[in-house]
Parts: sequence; C-alpha cells; structure tokens
Amino acid sequence: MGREKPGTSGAWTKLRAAAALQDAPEHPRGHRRDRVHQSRAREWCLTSPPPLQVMLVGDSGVGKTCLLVRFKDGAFLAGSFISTVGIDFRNKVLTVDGVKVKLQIWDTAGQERFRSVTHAYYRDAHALLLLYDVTNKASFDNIQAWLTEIHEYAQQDVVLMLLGNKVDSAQDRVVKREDGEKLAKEYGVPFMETSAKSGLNVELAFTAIAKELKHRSMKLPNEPKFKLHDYVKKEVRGSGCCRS
Ligand SMILES: Nc1nc2c(ncn2[C@@H]2O[C@H](COP(=O)(O)OP(=O)(O)OP(=O)(O)O)[C@@H](O)[C@H]2O)c(=O)[nH]1
Repeated sequence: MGREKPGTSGAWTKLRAAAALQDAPEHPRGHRRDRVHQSRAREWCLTSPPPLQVMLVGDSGVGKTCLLVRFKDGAFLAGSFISTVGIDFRNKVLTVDGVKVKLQIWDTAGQERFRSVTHAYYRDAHALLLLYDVTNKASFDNIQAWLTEIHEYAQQDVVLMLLGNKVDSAQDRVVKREDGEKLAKEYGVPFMETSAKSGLNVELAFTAIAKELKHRSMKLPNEPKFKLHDYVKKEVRGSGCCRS
C-alpha cells in the first residue's frame, strides 16, 4: 500500500471484497467460500450502502486495537503487546435510532514508520477517534502533532473525538481527566475517557460517532439537529464506574 488514492488501488479493492465476504450473511451450511455464498456477497455488496469509515489514530500502544476488539467482540486483548503493521479494519453494524448503520473501522499503526500508509487513508475517513493513554504522558503531549496531521490530511468536516484510554489503570495514571477535557475544549472536540480493558465508554464512543454520521447522512427535514458535544456530555460517565 502506498499513497495511491484509496478506492482505486488494487489493495483497497481487495480489502473491500474481503470486507463484503466477512460481513455477508453466512451460508446455511457454513461454506464461506463456495460459489453461492460469493454471489450472495457480491449482491449484498451492490445493494447495501457503502459503510461509514471510522479511523482509530494515536501513538503506538495507546490501545487502538484493543478498543476495536472490545467494541467488535466484547473482549480484551491482554498479554504481550503486538504492534499493528500498516493498517487493518473490522466492520460492525449498529442500530441507531432504529436505523442500521454500518461502520468500517480502520485500525492504524501508531508507529512512526507506518505514518505514510495512514496518511493515504485519512481522506476517506468520515470520523476519527484520536486516542492517548492516560498512563503515558508522551502520548498525550503528541495529541497536538496528531491534530496537525489530521488537519493536513483529513476532510475538513471529519467527525473527530478525543479519547483518553486505559483509565482502569488508576495507579499508573499521569494525565488527569481535567487535562484531557481542557485540551479537547481548546480544539473544540468532544472528549471522553475509556478503558478497552473494563469496557468503560467504549460502546458509547462508537455509538456517538455513528449517531452523528447517521444524522449527517440522512438529514431528515423535521428531525432536530443532533449535537454530538451535548450527547457525549450527557451520556458520559465517570471513570469510577463501569459502563460498557
Ligand atoms: N490496562 C489497560 N491496558 C490496555 C488498554 N488498552 C490497551 N491496553 C494494553 O496496551 C497495550 C497496547 O495495546 P494496543 O491496542 O495493541 O495498542 P495500539 O494503539 O493498537 O498500538 P499500535 O498497534 O502499535 O499502534 C497492550 O498490551 C494492551 O493489552 C486498557 O484500556 N487498559
């Protein structure tokens, strides 16, 4: 994968096809790769709306992969840390206010050496979840650099949210919640603290994004405008509790 325009490269097309197969309805006998199943997947791909693209960004080790796995599978990847190589994605369908919203969530590598790969994907992102680790001050200090990068590569109207992850590690915390709130306010982005380990606010972060994207894409005339900031403020719960 290089700097080719997403959507036109061979790699991208392959990933889209793989995503369709992965999410298409399972064949009754479970033969995932047989012809019937493949044609159903193709049909499904043509008839369903394109997924809304959400990207996870932030320093290496802040918990992007774990957050995605928690959201997708409800599990926590404990144990030794394996860094993401390049970029990976998972699909998840959410029901938002009675409407099915399909999210394609891109898990990017936080390591500097993969930065050029990530840059190529920003343009297609409808939403970005920018993470830092509350037990790692450097990851918080780097948020400004991430925001500069987002400003340079992402769409101007991209939905952005700041997440302070790993709040379950209270004893190792070095970034106060107020500091996260202050930074988010400075940049005008919604903010919440999360834990991929306990599940705190994980579902909420993705649901809030899905709601905003759904309201933007449907624009129903009589529907009141959805206010992401207000929704997050209202719904977010303290890290002392255990929302999942
Ligand atoms: N305590 C705690 N540990 C976490 C949490 N989220 C992730 N971790 C741990 O942090 C380490 C890094 O997590 P990853 O999800 O792989 O980090 P990443 O941001 O995807 O890293 P890159 O792929 O290198 O960009 C792993 O050892 C995880 O088990 C969390 O919410 N709480």
